[in-house]
Amino acid sequence: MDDRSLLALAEQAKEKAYAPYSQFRVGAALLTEEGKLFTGCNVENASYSLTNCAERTAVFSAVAAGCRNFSALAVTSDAQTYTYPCGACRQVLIEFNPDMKIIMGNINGEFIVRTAADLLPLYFHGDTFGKPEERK
Ligand SMILES: O=c1ccn([C@H]2C[C@H](O)[C@@H](CO)O2)c(=O)[nH]1
Ligand SMILES: [Zn+2]
Repeated sequence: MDDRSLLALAEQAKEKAYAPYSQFRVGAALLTEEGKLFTGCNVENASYSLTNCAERTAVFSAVAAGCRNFSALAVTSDAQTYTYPCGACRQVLIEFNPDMKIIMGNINGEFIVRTAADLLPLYFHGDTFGKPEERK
């Protein structure tokens, strides 16, 4: 699947956004190495901090379906500028594949592409703390 097609799925997913507080809709589409597709939208809450971003909605949906090998994620929003994943989403994405492509679109359908590692250098990962029994 090419970048433009994945971004089109993210644009469709954006239509499902539940964003009554910010009125800022975000959509994401995630492609796995096996060719499976998962989408997500932002889901806000009256208790604002409980909001889940579109990117994490897509990732959690994939993981819940048993898929963890991600090759690309497209994200777009109502913004004129490119939609850059927040820090929390970058951390969640990089856990699964630092080399995955992140396609970031704007409301005009333009986009730029980077890797997860480009977006989050020097990231925290499991090897940093290792196994509890080896830490004594
Ligand atoms: O990468 C991002 C950044 C923000 N949001 C959502 C969270 C909130 O609902 C709204 C405004 O921050 O946008 C996302 O879904 N993804
Ligand atoms: Zn986020």
